[in-house]
Amino acid sequence: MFPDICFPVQAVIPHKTSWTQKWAAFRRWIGADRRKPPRPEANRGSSESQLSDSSNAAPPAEAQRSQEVKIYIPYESAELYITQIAEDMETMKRKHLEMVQELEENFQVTARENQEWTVQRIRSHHQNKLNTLRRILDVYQQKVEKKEEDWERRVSALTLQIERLQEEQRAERRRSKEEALQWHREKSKMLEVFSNRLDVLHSHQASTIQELQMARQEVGKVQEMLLVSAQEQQEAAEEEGGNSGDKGEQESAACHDSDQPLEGAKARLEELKESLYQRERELTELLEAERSPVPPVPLPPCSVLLPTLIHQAHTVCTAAAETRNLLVQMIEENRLALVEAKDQLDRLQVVKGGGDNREDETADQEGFDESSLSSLQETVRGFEICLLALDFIRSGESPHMNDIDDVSELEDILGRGTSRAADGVKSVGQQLLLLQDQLKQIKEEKKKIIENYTTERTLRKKYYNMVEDMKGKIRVFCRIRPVSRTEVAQGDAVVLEKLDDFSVTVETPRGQREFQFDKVFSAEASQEELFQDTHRLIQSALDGFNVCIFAYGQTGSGKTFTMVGDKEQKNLGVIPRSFNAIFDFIQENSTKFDFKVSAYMLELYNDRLQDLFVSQAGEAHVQPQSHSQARRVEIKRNRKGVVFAQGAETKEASSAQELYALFQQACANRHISATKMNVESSRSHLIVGIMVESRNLTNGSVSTGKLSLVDLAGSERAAKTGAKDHQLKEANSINKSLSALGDVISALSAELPHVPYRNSKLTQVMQDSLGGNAKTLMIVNISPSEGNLEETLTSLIYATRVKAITNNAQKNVDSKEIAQLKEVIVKLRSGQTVEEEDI
Ligand SMILES: Nc1ncnc2c1ncn2[C@@H]1O[C@H](COP(=O)(O)OP(=O)(O)OP(=O)(O)O)[C@@H](O)[C@H]1O
Repeated sequence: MFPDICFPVQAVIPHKTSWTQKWAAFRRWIGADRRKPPRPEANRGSSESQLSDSSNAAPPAEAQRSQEVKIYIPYESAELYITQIAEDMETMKRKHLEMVQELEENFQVTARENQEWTVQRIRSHHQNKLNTLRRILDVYQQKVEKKEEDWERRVSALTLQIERLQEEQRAERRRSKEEALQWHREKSKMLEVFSNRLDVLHSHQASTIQELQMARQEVGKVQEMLLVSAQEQQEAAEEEGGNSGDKGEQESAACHDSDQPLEGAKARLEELKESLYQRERELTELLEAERSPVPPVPLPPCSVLLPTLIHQAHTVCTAAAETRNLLVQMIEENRLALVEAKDQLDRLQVVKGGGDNREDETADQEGFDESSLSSLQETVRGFEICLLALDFIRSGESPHMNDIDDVSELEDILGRGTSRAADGVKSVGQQLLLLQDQLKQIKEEKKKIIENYTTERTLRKKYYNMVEDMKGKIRVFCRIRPVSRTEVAQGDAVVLEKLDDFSVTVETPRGQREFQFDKVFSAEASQEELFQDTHRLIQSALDGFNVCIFAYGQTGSGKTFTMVGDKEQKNLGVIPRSFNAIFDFIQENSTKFDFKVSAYMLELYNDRLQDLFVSQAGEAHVQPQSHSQARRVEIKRNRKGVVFAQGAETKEASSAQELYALFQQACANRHISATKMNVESSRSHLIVGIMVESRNLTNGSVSTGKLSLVDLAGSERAAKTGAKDHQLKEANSINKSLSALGDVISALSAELPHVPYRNSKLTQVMQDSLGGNAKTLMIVNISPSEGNLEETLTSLIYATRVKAITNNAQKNVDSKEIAQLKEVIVKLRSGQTVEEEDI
């Protein structure tokens, strides 16, 4: 009726067992089968095969077959079985589901454990790396500490040296000041005395020359008279050769008496002539010495020469006074002799007049004749002339000479006298030559001393600047602009002078003021010269330092000329020259480093930062872009304190030309307009930021340097510039920002605890350059003319304050690992995946 269902079962079901037993066996089998651990073979097959497989585990095939039983189950039983089986299957299913769930949970737990384990591994990997880095850092730290110690030692040695040098300098200054003062006093005293003496000498000289001329004439005349008288005497002697001896003796005695004063006068005249000649020569030499240039700089050695000269002048003056006395004495003696001679002559004439009657008698008695009378008359005349000449000599007047013969004779006599006077003059000349030699030597010595002093002073300033530089002081260059055409037209005086490479002096109404800087450039200094001293800083930026070069000064003082250059691009300024220098350096080091250069260019206009790569609205030559469209540029600082412009477009450049093209594009967007002070006045502060990233190809380290080039707008006075309306607003904004910059400079130089950087965007931009971690160079531009004196002084005072600010420049270098990790961070931030090998 019902087909029997045949179940191939295992031998575990005993033969001829009851249904309940069979069922129980079946159920046992099912339970046992399920609970039994699966054999390796069991993995492959189904439950059926498991059954057959289980039979494999039974005794050999023959025995097995004998044990196999065919069980025929009636339908009801089968149904029952099936129901039971279905239930069992359900149970199995439930159990399987539980198992699956259990497995899933296990899987999840394991996955979680796995994940944790992986994280742990990564963490430990990073920890290891971090430890390695720390160790490296420690090593670096130690090295840095050692270096720092070394530097500190050097700095302290240098500081000591500087202090010593400064002390020496101060002592030297004090000494030279005292010497200069003393010398000045001495000089003015001596000059006064000297000029008085010279005045006296001049007047003496004039009178002496006149006296000399007269003396020459008189001497001539006297000489003539003497000659005539000698001839007459000789003739008389010849004629009266036969006269008695007594009479002859008497006459010769009379003649001798009358000759005596003449000879005395002659001798005195000779003396006078000689002394006059001497005086004349001395005076001429003195005047020549006076005309020769006297060393202008008051130097102590000159004080030796001047007293000598004065002593000489004294000697000459004394000689002149003595001569004058001699002259007076001579005049007196001459007058006496003249009076005597006149008396004698009167007596002779009386005798002659009264003796006409008793001619022979008287003649015999008095020993008198016509010839002796005339000779006496000649003598008297000679004395009179001599007296007249001496009077002329004394009074300094010039006699009127109308007798040519007299003159020639006088010259004859003077010629003879000159040879005698020459010896005296010679000694004075020799002395003067000696003095001139000494003067020359002293001048050379003085020149050497000045040269040595200048060299030493320059070196001292140079070393001082080097030490200041090592200390991190901000470098300040001062550049004097040439006098402009307007200033020339106004007739403005020049009030600035470059003293040496490091000093500049300003003439103020309250006296001269001296300012010292790291370098002073005169109006003649070229752009090339200025850049040569700036070049080293550009190199620092490429080495990974934060560098800032900025120009400061009143409007029209030459900031844009210095930073950008002239309009014709014939004199390129610091900015374009820096571009060339950067790429030249890159080219030179391309085998050792891999460089990346990028730049942003901003202007701070009316207290608003504007990206110059983004065109401004309303300008014809560019694509207009509204302010809402333009991205907001904000000044931020990174963890190292380096300032960067967030929101500003940064463009990469691969050559100097490309960078310059970008710069020109930016400059075209800059605000510039004409004012009374400058036809092309910058109405904004220009900020050019150049980032240079260099990867060392040997060790993989990466350094990032930033070069900030800033052309500030100039401070201006509305009255001077004639600013109105929007220009006035611009000027106010410029002055406000510069005043904030001034406050920052003052606070930093006075080392105040609070520095008001946040008062202006300009000071925020310059925060890392002033008192920050940058190597900074300030170029203070000044006008040389008197009309700008006030502004020039203000600029110089600020620049001096800036010199006192200390920065702490640090190199931005990351080791290879840190650079890699930074790259990973950048990638993660931008949502990129990070590979294992990236770490
Ligand atoms: N060293 C120099 N040699 C020759 N010309 C100079 C020099 N310095 C400045 N000038 C000239 O002086 C004028 C004013 O200079 P510049 O425009 O650079 O001044 P500024 O300080 O930038 O002024 P502002 O602040 O108003 O922009 C220009 O015509 C410039 O060519």
